[in-house]
Amino acid sequence: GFIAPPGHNDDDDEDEHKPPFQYPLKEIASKTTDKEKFLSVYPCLRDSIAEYFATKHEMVPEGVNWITEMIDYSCVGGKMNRGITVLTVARTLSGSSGLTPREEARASVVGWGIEFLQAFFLVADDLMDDSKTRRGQPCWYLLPKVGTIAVNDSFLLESFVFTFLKEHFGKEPYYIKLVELFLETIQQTECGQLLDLTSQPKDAKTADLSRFTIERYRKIVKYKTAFYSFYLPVASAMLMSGVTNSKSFKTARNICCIMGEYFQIQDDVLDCYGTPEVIGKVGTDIQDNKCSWLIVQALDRATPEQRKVIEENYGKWDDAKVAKIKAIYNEMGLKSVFEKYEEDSYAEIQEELKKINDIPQEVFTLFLDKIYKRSK
Ligand SMILES: CC(C)CCOP(=O)(O)OP(=O)(O)O
Repeated sequence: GFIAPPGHNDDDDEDEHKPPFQYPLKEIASKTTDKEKFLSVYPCLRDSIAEYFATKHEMVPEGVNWITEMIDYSCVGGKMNRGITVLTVARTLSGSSGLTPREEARASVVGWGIEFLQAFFLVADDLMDDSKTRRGQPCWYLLPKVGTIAVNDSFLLESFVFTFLKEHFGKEPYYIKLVELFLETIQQTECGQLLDLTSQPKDAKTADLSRFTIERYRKIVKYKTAFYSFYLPVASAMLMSGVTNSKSFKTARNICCIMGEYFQIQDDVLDCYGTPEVIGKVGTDIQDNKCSWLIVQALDRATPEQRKVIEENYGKWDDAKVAKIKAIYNEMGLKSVFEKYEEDSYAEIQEELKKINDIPQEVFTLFLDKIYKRSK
């Protein structure tokens, strides 16, 4: 007879008899906006993780409670642009037939996989950047009971993504491609984070400004932001909708990298000029010695005197020094430089979109309209 592989236990067979996941179909059908439909799926997904850990991994009650609290704290409260985009793009690609509530629910599950991925990245990113607030509350690692446990929590968040993919899409023909897309995107993002975190030597007495070039900046943002924030939602929806030709994926990748750079530049400007109550966080790029779009633009324009001030004051956790950097940014009028850039790049993206004929342009314009001239 069949010899079970080592480590196999009979419980795994019981999974087959587990009641199928109950999608909130009535809830979803009663909602009108994609955001509301997307949000309807969250509670049962979060409960399914808790139940999964309690049964499959024999997790003790306080462990289940920790996981549930950690998920609620770190996965909701953002704009959910990435997650909602999967639902919107899947509907756009479905053509006139539209999506059934079940298809909307399943597209939302992939979307929540990306929101859990976002939480995985942000929990770790805030710890590494020494950030104080995120989405209007203290960063998870700053809670007295958490600290560096946040590292394991970010790993757990990543693992939940693949639990969702297996539970809901394990039998789909595109399952392996979907998993490989997520794995490649995670690796790309981690490469971008590496570039971002090492753009300055940690122990430098003064900033080594020579590294703050537009070329390095563009590579950092393509890898740390564009792939997971733009390409992953679009490509996931394409896979679920049965798109297979590689040219379409290449087209999507190119335009998503352009939009991702635009989005990150907005984030860099908001980090300095955004209001903390609106963006939900207090910016730390200057203190963190980050290769921000603002410092790249400032160095492009700096007089020798301004360069000296930047050298002595950039990358320091000292309010007076941060103020000196912001004063230079204001002298240079970088906020209006950004506003002009925003107009130009919006026009450039529209031009690029006009060239696309193998994917409905709406796939990108719906996303672009969400982020254009955003204040958070
Ligand atoms: C800029 C990006 C890499 C990190 C923040 O992403 P975001 O503005 O989409 O954050 P939210 O998920 O909180 O909306």
